[in-house]
Amino acid sequence: MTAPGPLLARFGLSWPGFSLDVDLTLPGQGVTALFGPSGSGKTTLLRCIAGLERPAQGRLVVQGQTWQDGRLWVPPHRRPIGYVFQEASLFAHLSVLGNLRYGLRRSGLDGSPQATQRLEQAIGLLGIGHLLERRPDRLSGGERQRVGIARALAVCPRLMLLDEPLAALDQRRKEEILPYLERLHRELDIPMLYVTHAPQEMARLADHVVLLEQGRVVQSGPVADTLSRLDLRLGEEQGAVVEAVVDALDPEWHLVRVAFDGGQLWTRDPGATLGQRVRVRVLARDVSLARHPPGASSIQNLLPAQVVELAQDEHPGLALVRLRLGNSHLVARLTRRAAAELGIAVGQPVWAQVKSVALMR
Ligand SMILES: Nc1ncnc2c1ncn2[C@@H]1O[C@H](COP(=O)(O)OP(=O)(O)OP(=O)(O)O)[C@@H](O)[C@H]1O
Repeated sequence: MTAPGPLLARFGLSWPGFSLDVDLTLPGQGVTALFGPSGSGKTTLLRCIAGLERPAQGRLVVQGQTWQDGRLWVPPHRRPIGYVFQEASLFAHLSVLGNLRYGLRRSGLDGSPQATQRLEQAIGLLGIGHLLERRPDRLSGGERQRVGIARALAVCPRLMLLDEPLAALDQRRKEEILPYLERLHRELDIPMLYVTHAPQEMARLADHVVLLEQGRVVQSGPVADTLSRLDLRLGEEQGAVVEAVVDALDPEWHLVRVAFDGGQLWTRDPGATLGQRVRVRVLARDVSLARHPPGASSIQNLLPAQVVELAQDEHPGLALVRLRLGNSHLVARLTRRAAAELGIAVGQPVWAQVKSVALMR
């Protein structure tokens, strides 16, 4: 199978008080997160892609099909898109299955063998087989959202647009749905554009991240490059992700070691297998720095690194330090006084002590 072509999106749109001016080439597979402050244009960009806005200037190519270019314009109902919103607006008088079928009928797909197969697949992937006869008012918020995602998938989309799909849910419900989204990412080859304000969702799901500010693209790149930027202002959630492989197990102490380009880290074993590819998230608050390797220490994860950038954090007493380890980056947060006492400066070699590591997938 050939790799799907990239998604090309160029839009110029101007409203009083806001303009969108983007020229993006995005991966044709996996999850691309759209991240940026409120009002930066994330939803507007999704709406342009869905054809719900018609910018004066635009070009949009999805998996080799041109949906907009000059005078060419594919109307929204002809674009094979699955759109998931913050809240799934389901018809109260229809059962879950009725709602799913309604979505299919609207796109003219109901009854085709391909649609039946896709519907069954969507029901299986979202784990809603036992809910099909229920009315929406008898579902939890998380279940409703899973039905909304299944409805979007059932129409055989070439592209999924998800606009903060977990924002309306509490933390427990979010945790309940994230594994399903990870599963879609793993098992389907439909590219997803995913709007979120949550660094944790980005760290878990995204392969690529677009940072938007005032309708402009600040950065578009792999998730690891983006999350280690010091100007994201993520507070306690500031941190880096690193792609790694499980290279040792210590069953006696229930630990695993992961190796990445830049070092190795020990962490709790979530049930990993040797050779498994994982993503590791290291929060800035869990990384401290030393000029010399400490002597006897209980800290196991001690890695040589180089300081590549230094910035003041949101609080004037705190500093953020971007570190390079091989081809990977970590971020450390320490007090500005500690940074001054250590004489932290760009280019300097340091020792990074990593106190805690989370395996994401
Ligand atoms: N139809 C419209 N006409 C004029 N301005 C609009 C229209 N729709 C949105 N805007 C403005 O465009 C800007 C971008 O809005 P948009 O909803 O895309 O931002 P966002 O990044 O998705 O924000 P949030 O994170 O709060 O959802 C905002 O200033 C908004 O007020």
